[in-house]
Amino acid sequence: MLTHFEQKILTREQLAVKRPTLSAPVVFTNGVFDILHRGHVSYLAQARTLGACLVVGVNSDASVRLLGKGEDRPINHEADRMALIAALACVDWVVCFDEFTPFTLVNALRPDILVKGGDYDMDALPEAKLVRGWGGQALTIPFEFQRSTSALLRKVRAPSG
Ligand SMILES: Nc1ncnc2c1ncn2[C@@H]1O[C@H](COP(=O)(O)OP(=O)(O)OP(=O)(O)O)[C@@H](O)[C@H]1O
Ligand SMILES: O=P(O)(O)O[C@@H]1O[C@H]([C@H](O)CO)[C@@H](O)[C@H](O)[C@@H]1O
Repeated sequence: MLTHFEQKILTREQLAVKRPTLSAPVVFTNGVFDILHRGHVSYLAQARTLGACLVVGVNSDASVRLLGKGEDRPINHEADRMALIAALACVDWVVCFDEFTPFTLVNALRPDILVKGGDYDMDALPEAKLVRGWGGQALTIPFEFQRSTSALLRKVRAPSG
């Protein structure tokens, strides 16, 4: 039996079936979310307030390995990363994607609003141009808390003493 939050995790096919029933405006964001931190949860909570439902695309382990974050990344496997994102009250649906970018997923979902954190320039992202092409918005949410998974890893790996 799946817990309530595990039921938020959908395959791409299940998400496509559900799409017509999603409350608008649909907000979409994506990321690796390898070690969840305050910056992540703060930005996801703010993203949710921009619309009526929040869908989060989580990179598969194979796609993380394409991103050059480090040979040992991801630390947490995709099933665990998706479960933690799904457990957040501000997140409505979670879906995995296996490509270098979420472009194909965004094209299939057709969200009204695409969001990333303030470390991105939306004008440089092809998926932002795509969403703006059908009249949607592509926005960044400025960092409120300077945190990162890579910084956390450096901290725990720093020699003590
Ligand atoms: N401190 C933060 N505040 C707000 N949003 C953030 C913050 N860190 C990351 N994000 C956003 O969260 C999403 C996932 O980011 P990501 O998994 O790359 O986090 P990260 O901690 O920077 O990881 P890494 O250090 O591995 O690159 C992205 O959309 C990113 O813009
Ligand atoms: O967690 P990250 O590194 O912010 O996630 C990446 O974001 C990329 C961004 O959306 C630009 O397209 C994306 O391409 C990549 O697959 C990761 O999701």
